[in-house]
Amino acid sequence: MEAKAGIGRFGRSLKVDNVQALAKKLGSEIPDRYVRPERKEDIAAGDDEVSDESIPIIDFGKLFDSEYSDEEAAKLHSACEDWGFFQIINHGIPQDIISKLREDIEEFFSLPLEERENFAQLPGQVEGYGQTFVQSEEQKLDWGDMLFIATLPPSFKQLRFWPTNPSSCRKSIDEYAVELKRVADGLLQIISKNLGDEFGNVYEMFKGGMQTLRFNYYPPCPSPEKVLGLSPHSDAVVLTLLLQMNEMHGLQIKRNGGWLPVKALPRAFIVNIGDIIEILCNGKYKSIEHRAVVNHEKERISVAGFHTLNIGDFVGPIPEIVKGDELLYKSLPFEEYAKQIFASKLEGKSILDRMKLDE
Ligand SMILES: O=C(O)CCC(=O)C(=O)O
Ligand SMILES: [Fe+2]
Repeated sequence: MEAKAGIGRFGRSLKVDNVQALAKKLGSEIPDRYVRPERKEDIAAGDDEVSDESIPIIDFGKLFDSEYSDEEAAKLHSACEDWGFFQIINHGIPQDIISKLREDIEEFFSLPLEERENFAQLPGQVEGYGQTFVQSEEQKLDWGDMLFIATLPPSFKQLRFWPTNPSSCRKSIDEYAVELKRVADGLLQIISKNLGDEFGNVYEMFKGGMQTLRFNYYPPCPSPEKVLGLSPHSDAVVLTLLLQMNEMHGLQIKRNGGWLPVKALPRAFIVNIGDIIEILCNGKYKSIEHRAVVNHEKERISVAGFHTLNIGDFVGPIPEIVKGDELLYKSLPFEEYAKQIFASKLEGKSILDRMKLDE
């Protein structure tokens, strides 16, 4: 058997129907596997609109401008502590790189299914066009398709899953990936400072870490209130930078027991603290559960940029940060930890719960 390259070694997901194709031929009836009973409870509780709060906004440029850096770093610290989610503006990624990526990805998703399927996931792998977290034939399904690829370090790339149509797509993804990594590294540098000197080592590990991109395509749905575009989950990585590709909102974060909608600012990134930061700092910052809902008007496209550690690293609380505090999480080699992610369905903070010491 062919040895699994890149992140293929971490797991697999079962093949399921393409939701975009399904949505096209569907009448008003939603197949049972997509109907989520928990959505009824949401709506009954009225918590689709918990409040008009909005997540903090951080100016990335100011974090590196000596005149403002202390003040902005303090703002970032509060955002990480009180929210776990924030938007960044002034990130310095050239607008043409973002626009080109958007154009190419929109074009890819508008190709006929047979063409998109040239980049389909292979049995026993997690990369490619398909789904990432389907582990059983009974599991409820999300109202969306994914193109999931490893982008950095370059040795992890499996180009067979990178679209060649439109012809500029691979270049657009590459350019975006490198720029995004620069911003992620910058953020982690300040987050590390905020958490204390002991975190310096984490920043060094993170710089050599992996980046994967997930392009989420949520087709319009005749009964959006019955389905979920993406099940509630926290991100099992260090840091996620999400770009909403069009004007359709749909991200919601768990806050005060309800779901708070996030309105992406034009040209901003939505950033969230991943499970690995929560583990490394022994719970000082927490990853936050979030999900995506869909609408009946128009497709929604988002690209999540996941930034994490690398093979050979360890995921576990940093002793100098724990000091005399109670140790909350186990330590595992990164590879073992990553295998757990891809052997699970997306479900709340389930990966992190398994890392807790009291269970
Ligand atoms: O599409 C969104 O807004 C959320 C995507 C997300 O949470 C993810 O891909 O992990
Ligand atoms: Fe997520």
